Amino acid sequence: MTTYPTISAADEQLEVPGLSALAHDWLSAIGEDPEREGLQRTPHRVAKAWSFLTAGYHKTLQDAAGDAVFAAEGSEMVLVKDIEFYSMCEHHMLPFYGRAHIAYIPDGKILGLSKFARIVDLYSRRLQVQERVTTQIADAVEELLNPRGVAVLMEGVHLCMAMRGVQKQNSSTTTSAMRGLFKEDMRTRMEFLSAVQTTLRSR
Ligand SMILES: Nc1nc2c(ncn2[C@@H]2O[C@H](COP(=O)(O)OP(=O)(O)OP(=O)(O)O)[C@@H](O)[C@H]2O)c(=O)[nH]1
Ligand SMILES: [Zn+2]
Repeated sequence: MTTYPTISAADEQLEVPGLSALAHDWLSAIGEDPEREGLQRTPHRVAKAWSFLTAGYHKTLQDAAGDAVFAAEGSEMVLVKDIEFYSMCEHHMLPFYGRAHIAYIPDGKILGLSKFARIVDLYSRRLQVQERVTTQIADAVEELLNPRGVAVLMEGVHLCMAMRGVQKQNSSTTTSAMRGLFKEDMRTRMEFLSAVQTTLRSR
């Protein structure tokens, strides 16, 4: 299968092999006529859409970070807030989506800012639970930068809880991973949480 180094619209030019036939059967199973005009190309669209939604399986952390790890002085917190994410829950294969906030305290190395968004996409574009995406992002930042601390906070809305099941439209889920100084030092953790809260309140 062709792979693209970063997740982009190009991932939708591919089809997940075999998925279009399955989507055709799926349409029949729910009582639809896969041959009716509006649905004729749907199996191919589904196969392409899922190529994009699961593109993270075919990328590595190195693909996401590229060569954007730089040497730098300074040991103040760097915070990239409000990175939107879209993922698919592994229990129902329905979307969950929201925002990720990532902070770290450098120890000689910094990362190009856009790469945090690429790391979020790398782990979101898979079947996931929110807790695991959060941990994987924190692990990735640790692996790339070996910083003095990493904090990741994610807020997500799960459609499997909104459009089916318990049908709670207004609930959201917050998950976090705190490492190094963010785990050990209360002031550092509070600095991160209050910076993130400021954004939440202003929404
Ligand atoms: N911890 C966690 N749970 C999730 C996530 N996404 C979905 N779930 C939950 O996974 C659980 C699956 O529970 P099951 O009882 O096996 O499935 P179900 O009968 O469809 O459950 P209901 O959603 O309660 O109808 C549900 O409680 C979902 O809310 C996630 O990212 N993290
Ligand atoms: Zn679910």
